[in-house]
Amino acid sequence: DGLLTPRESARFVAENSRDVRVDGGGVRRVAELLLAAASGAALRAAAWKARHELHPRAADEAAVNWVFVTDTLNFSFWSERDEHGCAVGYGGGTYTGYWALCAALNRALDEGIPITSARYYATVTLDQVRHILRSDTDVSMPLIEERHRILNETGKILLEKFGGSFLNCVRKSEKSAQKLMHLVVESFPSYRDVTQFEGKRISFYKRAQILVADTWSVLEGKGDGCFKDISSITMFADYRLPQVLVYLGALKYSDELLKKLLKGEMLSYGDKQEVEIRGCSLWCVELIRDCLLELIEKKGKKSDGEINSILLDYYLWDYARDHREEMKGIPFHRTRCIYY
Ligand SMILES: Nc1nc2c(c(CN[C@H]3C=C[C@H](O)[C@@H]3O)cn2[C@@H]2O[C@H](COP(=O)(O)O)[C@@H](O)[C@H]2O)c(=O)[nH]1
Repeated sequence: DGLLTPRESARFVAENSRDVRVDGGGVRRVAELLLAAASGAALRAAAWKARHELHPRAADEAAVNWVFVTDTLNFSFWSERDEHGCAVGYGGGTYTGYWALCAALNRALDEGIPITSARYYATVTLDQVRHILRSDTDVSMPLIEERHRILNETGKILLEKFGGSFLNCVRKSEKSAQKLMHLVVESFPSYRDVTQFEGKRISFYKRAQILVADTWSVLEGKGDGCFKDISSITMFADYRLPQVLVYLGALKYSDELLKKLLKGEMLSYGDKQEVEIRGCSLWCVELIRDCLLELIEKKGKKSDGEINSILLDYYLWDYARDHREEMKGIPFHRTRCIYY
């Protein structure tokens, strides 16, 4: 039906973009930064668990269903005033953004609320969702009503089509990441991250791709999670990766766009400039991966395990978290939507 894949979409956007461009020198510098990490533990699937205490330790059905409900809600955590947003205290730590979601879900499970069970969230009420996702500050997690609607919708479909467990959906994909991604977007409407650009229908599928990636990670790339085509998954076009790619000099914004973002102006989902930011970021990470693989080849550095766009994305996202202060001067684009 003429819908471009995320990679094709990104290439098309990058070739026709006006306010955002990929910087070749910056791409190379980021590849060199990653080369150092490539031989270490950071650029490996095991980091998904090793580095993040809120992610499940296990690699079982419960862990897969934890990933599914988390990635179903994995969108739009940014707050109007960046330094004052939703925060969740859990296990002695205080978490914000994506981690606030993980902390809230783990807190619910500790309170005996079966939030990872489709039977529960298919009919969970708005008040119950407000309680589960409650913030320790006076700023709630954004789009609570949308999150409630999506939980009910997604839970009902998981019960009807997949016996209430995302593991059944994974098994239907016959160990193909692409099949799983398409099964998810066909089955669950809230994952359909598709839009238009210059007359073409394009897809970024950010939440569907991170869901496949996190399923691969939580299953440690083994058994049901041994996707033979996992390297076909691209980076996830969210609002943090563009920010870190600009900070590292691999992506450049026009003066007009930068001025707009510095003023905190919102962009709507599907706006030309919003699509250019997401598409060029995705394409930028593809080029960084190609450059890194070239450097590894040239320097004869053995990287155990495959380097793919998922691992580069995870690394760059974590890098953005660790360099929040240094990145303060670089704006992230503000789009309020359920897709990323
Ligand atoms: N591209 C990309 N986007 C990601 C993630 C993650 C969480 N992944 C963790 C799991 C394994 C990895 O090691 C990561 O540590 C969340 N997001 C998106 O970011 C935004 C939240 O940002 P902030 O407001 O700062 O929390 C929001 O759109 C959310 O959907 C990622 O990995 N890549």
